[in-house]
Amino acid sequence: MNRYDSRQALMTAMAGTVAGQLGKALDAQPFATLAVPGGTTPAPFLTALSTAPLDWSRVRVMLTDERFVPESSDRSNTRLLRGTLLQNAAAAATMIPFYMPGDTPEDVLGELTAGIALALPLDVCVLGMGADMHTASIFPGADLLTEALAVDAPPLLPMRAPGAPEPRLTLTAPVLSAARNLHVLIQGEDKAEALDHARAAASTAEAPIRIALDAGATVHWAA
Ligand SMILES: O=C1O[C@H](COP(=O)(O)O)[C@@H](O)[C@H](O)[C@H]1O
Repeated sequence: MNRYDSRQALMTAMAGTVAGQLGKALDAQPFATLAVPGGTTPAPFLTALSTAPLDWSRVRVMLTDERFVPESSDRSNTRLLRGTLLQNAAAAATMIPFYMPGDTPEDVLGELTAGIALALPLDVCVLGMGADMHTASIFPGADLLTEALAVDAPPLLPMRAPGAPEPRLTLTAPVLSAARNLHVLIQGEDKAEALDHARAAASTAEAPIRIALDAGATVHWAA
């Protein structure tokens, strides 16, 4: 685990690491795809990354997961992304939609999946983790947990879980594991403890963050 002296140092270093990996991808190929988490942790990292001197017009940005709420909701990860990463130099990036209006996630699953599938594989993926060891929106006890962990899972699945107040849409294990550069961005003692629990967990179903750990992700943490 990479430990940083402060949360600010963590966020600044993460932005530099991700920008460097995107730059390398852009040197080798016409487009690069970045996936980033939502939630309460990544805003300073995303804001710092927005000023990186990259050819952002060749970068596709998507979320790792989204709550099924409109962008007007302060629980919208899409809203977070627009207010942090998709400004400054990074305003030129292409955002791959993770939300469309509908009565249920199933109503828009096909259309969203088509857009996401075109942008895969992920060149750089940054994951968050909840204190319950969920990552993206793959929660312990979720209704489609087994399906999301399957090696032949579709790229995107709807997800409902006891710990999640609204339905979700999430990238699945095979997409996350196949990322060319995979990171976990966490802060706080509770997350360090959760990570220790995950490492000792009997199964990925019990601790979905094991998707990333077992795929060799680099964990970045500050107290
Ligand atoms: O609900 C979510 O939770 C996780 C962790 O979020 P945090 O607030 O504890 O940082 C996040 O990675 C995920 O993208 C988000 O939808």
